[in-house]
Amino acid sequence: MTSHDDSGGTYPAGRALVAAEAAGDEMTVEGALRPRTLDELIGQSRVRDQLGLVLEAARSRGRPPDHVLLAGPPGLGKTTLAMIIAAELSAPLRVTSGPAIQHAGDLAAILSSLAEGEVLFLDEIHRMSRPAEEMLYMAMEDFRVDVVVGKGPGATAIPLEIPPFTLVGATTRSGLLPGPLRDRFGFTGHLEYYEVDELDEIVRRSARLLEVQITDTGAREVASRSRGTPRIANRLLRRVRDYAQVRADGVVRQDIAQAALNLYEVDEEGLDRLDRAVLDALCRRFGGGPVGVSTLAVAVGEERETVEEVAEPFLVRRGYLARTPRGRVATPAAWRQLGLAPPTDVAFGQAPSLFDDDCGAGEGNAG
Ligand SMILES: Nc1ncnc2c1ncn2[C@@H]1O[C@H](COP(=O)(O)OP(=O)(O)OP(=O)(O)O)[C@@H](O)[C@H]1O
Repeated sequence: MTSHDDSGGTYPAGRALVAAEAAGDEMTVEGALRPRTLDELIGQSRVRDQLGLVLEAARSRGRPPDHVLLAGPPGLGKTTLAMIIAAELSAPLRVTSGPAIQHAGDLAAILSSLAEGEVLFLDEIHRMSRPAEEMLYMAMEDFRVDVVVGKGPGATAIPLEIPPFTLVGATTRSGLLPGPLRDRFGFTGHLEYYEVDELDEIVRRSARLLEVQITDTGAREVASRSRGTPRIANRLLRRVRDYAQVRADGVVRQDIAQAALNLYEVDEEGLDRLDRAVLDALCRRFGGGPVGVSTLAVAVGEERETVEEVAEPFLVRRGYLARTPRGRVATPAAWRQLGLAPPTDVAFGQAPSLFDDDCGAGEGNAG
C-alpha cells in the first residue's frame, strides 16, 4: 500500500511501511515518518507560525515566497520542513546539496531546468563552492545567471533567465554562511531542540505508523533519552522495538526501553558513546581544556565535523562543555558526570590552551 506524497511522489504506509522496516530500509522508513503538512509538524511552534504566515501570504499573492533559510543541528527537521514548504505550495521539489555543487556549471544546470514556482532544497548550503555561491546570489535576487562560455580573454558571459523559484537552504552552521548569501534569504527559521513532551508525541506517532506497541511510560523513556532530536527518537524507537520483540512480548514498556537503551549505551540523559568519549578525552587527557576541536576529534577517533555538529551542540546545551575563544573547556558538571572531582586550582575556562589548533572560524558558531 502506498500513499500520495504532496510533492508528487509516493511513500509507504501501513503494512508497506512495516515491510520496509523489516527489510532494514532505513531511508524509506525515515522518509515515511516525516510529517507532510505544517499542521502535522510536532513542536517548532515559532518556526511553524512564522513560516505558515510566509506561505499563506505567498499563496494569496499567487507568487513564490521569499527564499527560506533553515538553520539548526542535524535531525531536527530541516529536510522535513523543505518538503512541507513544497507540499503547502503544491509546488514540485528539487533536492540537492552543497557538496554536490562543486562548479558553477552544476548549479547553472539545476537552475536552468527548474519549473516556475519550483522549490529548490539546497542542503548543507555552507559547503557549496565559492563560484557556485556567487552564481546563486544573482539567481536568488534577479532570477538570472550569467553562464561563462570559454576561457581566458575570449570568455563571454551569456545571461540566462530562470523562472521564479523558491530556494530553501539548510545549514547546521549558519555562522559559516557569508553575509551576502544570508542577506538574500527573506526568512530564516532557527530550529530548536525539542522538549521531551514534543518528542514523546513524535515517538507515539512513529510507533503508530510502524505498528509498534508502546506504553506511555515506554514512549516517555525513549523521548527523554533522545537528546532533543526527532531523528534520534525514531532511531531509538526502532532499537527498543527490536529488543521488545526478541527479549520480551513485543510491547515497549518502560523497563524494556530502559534495558534496550542501556544495551545501546544511551544513558538517562541521552548521552551516547561519542558524547562520553568527548567528555572523557577532554577531562582525563586534556585536563579539562581548553583544547581545540580537531585535537579532540583525533583523540576520540571521529571526524571533526561529527564532534562539532553532533556531539558538541548537545554537550554545550546540557552544560557539560563550553566553547571559549581559546578552545573547548569542560564545565564542573562534565567532571561530575564522569564521577571525577572538578579541579579547584584552575578558574573555569582560564587555563592556558593546550592545543589552540582551531579556535578560528569554527568558533564563530559558539553557542
Ligand atoms: N517536527 C517533527 N515531527 C515529527 N517528526 C519529525 C519532526 N522533525 C523531524 N522529524 C523526523 O525526524 C527525522 C529527521 O528529520 P530531517 O531529516 O528533516 O532532519 P534534518 O534537520 O534535515 O537533518 P539533517 O540536517 O541531518 O539532514 C525525519 O524522519 C522525521 O520523520
